[in-house]
Amino acid sequence: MKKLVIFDLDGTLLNTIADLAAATNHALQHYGYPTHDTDAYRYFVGNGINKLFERALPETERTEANVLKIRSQFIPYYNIHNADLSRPYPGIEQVLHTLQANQILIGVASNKYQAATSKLIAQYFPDIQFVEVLGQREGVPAKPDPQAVLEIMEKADVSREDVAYIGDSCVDMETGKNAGVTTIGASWGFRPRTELEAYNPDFIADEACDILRFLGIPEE
Ligand SMILES: O=C(O)COP(=O)(O)O
Repeated sequence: MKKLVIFDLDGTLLNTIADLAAATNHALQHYGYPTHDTDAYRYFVGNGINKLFERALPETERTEANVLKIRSQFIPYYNIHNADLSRPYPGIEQVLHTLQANQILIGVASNKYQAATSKLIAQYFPDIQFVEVLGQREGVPAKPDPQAVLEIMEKADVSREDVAYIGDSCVDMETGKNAGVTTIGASWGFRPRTELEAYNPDFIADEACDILRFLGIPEE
């Protein structure tokens, strides 16, 4: 049985797409740029917020200065509105509780900036003791670099073969592979199942409880 299970946040634990879309659209609108339907954001999210802004800006406007402008409007808005419409995916809380009840350590490795990652995890999963919750931090390479996953493994003092990493995008499938751990795709997230299949993860979960079945943990 695995000793540590590490989760991605956006699109895996929480459906955050509507709040991310609203905050980015708010910032785009502030500068007179066109906005996007919520669904389009599924493909903009995944590599951190600066990449999200770059993708959301019109092609000819994708400069570093414009990304920083959008960021300056996004952050104060998202800090207040990051939990208006965001919700855990069905069955996720139960899965976390079952892992915890089985003494399996739980971690989070997200490309969402650290402050928002910590806040959302504390707000939505107050009963879960995470071994480590890592978001994107200044000077630390973002996923698919495996650093966050490796840091959590080190903190938990477990080796690769005892770890599973779960995420909903190609970035996550690469991250798990780069870290050399068992990699699970979550097909309920922002990206289609075919995107996950292309990376040949060890398993694709179509609903949260599939994770427990694959890991051989009895459901409560
Ligand atoms: O903020 C992002 O770009 C993605 O965050 P995630 O790594 O939790 O999916």
